[in-house]
Amino acid sequence: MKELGKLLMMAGNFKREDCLVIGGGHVATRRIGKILDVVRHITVIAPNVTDTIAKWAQNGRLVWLERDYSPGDEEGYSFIIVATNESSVNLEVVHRLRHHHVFLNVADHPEESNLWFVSEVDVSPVRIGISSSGCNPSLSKKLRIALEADLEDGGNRFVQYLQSIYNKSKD
Ligand SMILES: C[C@@]1(CC(=O)O)C2=NC(=C\c3[nH]c(c(CCC(=O)O)c3CC(=O)O)Cc3[nH]c(c(CC(=O)O)c3CCC(=O)O)/C=C3\N/C(=C\2)[C@@H](CCC(=O)O)[C@]3(C)CC(=O)O)/[C@H]1CCC(=O)O
Ligand SMILES: NC(=O)c1ccc[n+]([C@@H]2O[C@H](COP(=O)([O-])OP(=O)(O)OC[C@H]3O[C@@H](n4cnc5c(N)ncnc54)[C@H](O)[C@@H]3O)[C@@H](O)[C@H]2O)c1
Repeated sequence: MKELGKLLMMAGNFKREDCLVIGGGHVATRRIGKILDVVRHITVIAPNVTDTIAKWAQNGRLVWLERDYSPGDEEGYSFIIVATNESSVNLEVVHRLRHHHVFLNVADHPEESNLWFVSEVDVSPVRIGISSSGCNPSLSKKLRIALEADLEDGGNRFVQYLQSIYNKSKD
C-alpha cells in the first residue's frame, strides 16, 4: 500500500457539482452509492456496468453512456471518478486533467487523487468518517463494521453517547 502522507478530513458540500464516473465496475458502484444523494448529477461512461448501476440508470438516478471513454469527455465536469480496469485509460484522464481544478478520485492511483473516500458510519445527523490515509482501507472497513455493530447493541460509552444524540435528534 502506498503511503499517502497526512490528509485533511473535511465535510464536503457537492450539491452544485456534476460528477462524471469513468468505468462502471465494483469500485465505481461502491463510490456512486456514496455520492448518489450528494451531487447534482451523475454521468457514467463505460461499455459495461454492474446490475446496480444499470438499475440506477433505469430509475433515472444517473445517466449511463454505454461506450468507452474518449478524450474530451471530462469537459464540463467538476467532480471526476476514474475507475476503469485499464490503467492506461485511467492515467490518460489524469494526464488530461493535470491543469484543471477539479475534484478527482482515481481508483488505481490514489497519489493522483485530491479526494479520497472514507469509511462512513451514519448516526444521522452525525456522520463518522474513518480513513487510514490510504495505508490500510481494509482496516477502515473493519473499524466501520465494529462501530456499526456497537451501535446495534449500544455496547460501549462512545456508542451510547452517539445513540443518545441520535434519539434526541428524533424528538
Ligand atoms: C473506504 C473505502 C471507500 C470506497 O472505496 O468506496 C475505501 N476502500 C474501501 C475498501 C477496500 N479497498 C480495497 C479493498 C481490498 C483490500 C484487500 O483485499 O485486502 C477494500 C475492502 C473491500 O473491498 O472489501 C483495496 C484498495 N483500496 C485502495 C488501494 C490502493 C491502491 O489502489 O493503490 C487498494 C488496493 C490495496 C492492495 O490490494 O494492495 C485505496 C483506497 N481505498 C480507499 C477507500 C481510500 C483510502 C481509505 C483509507 O485509507 O481508509 C483509497 C485511497 C481510495 C480512494 O478513495 O481514492 C472502502 C471501504 C468501505 C467500507 O467501509 O466498507
Ligand atoms: N482503490 C480501491 O479501493 C480499489 C479496490 C479494488 C480495485 N481497485 C482498482 O480500481 C479499478 C477498477 O476496479 P473494479 O473492480 O471496479 O473493476 P471492474 O472490472 O469491476 O470494472 C471495470 C470497469 O471499467 C470499464 N471500462 C473498461 N475500459 C473502459 C474504457 N476504456 N472506458 C470506460 N470504461 C471502461 C468496464 O466496462 C467496467 O465497467 C482497477 O484499476 C482496480 O485495480 C481499486
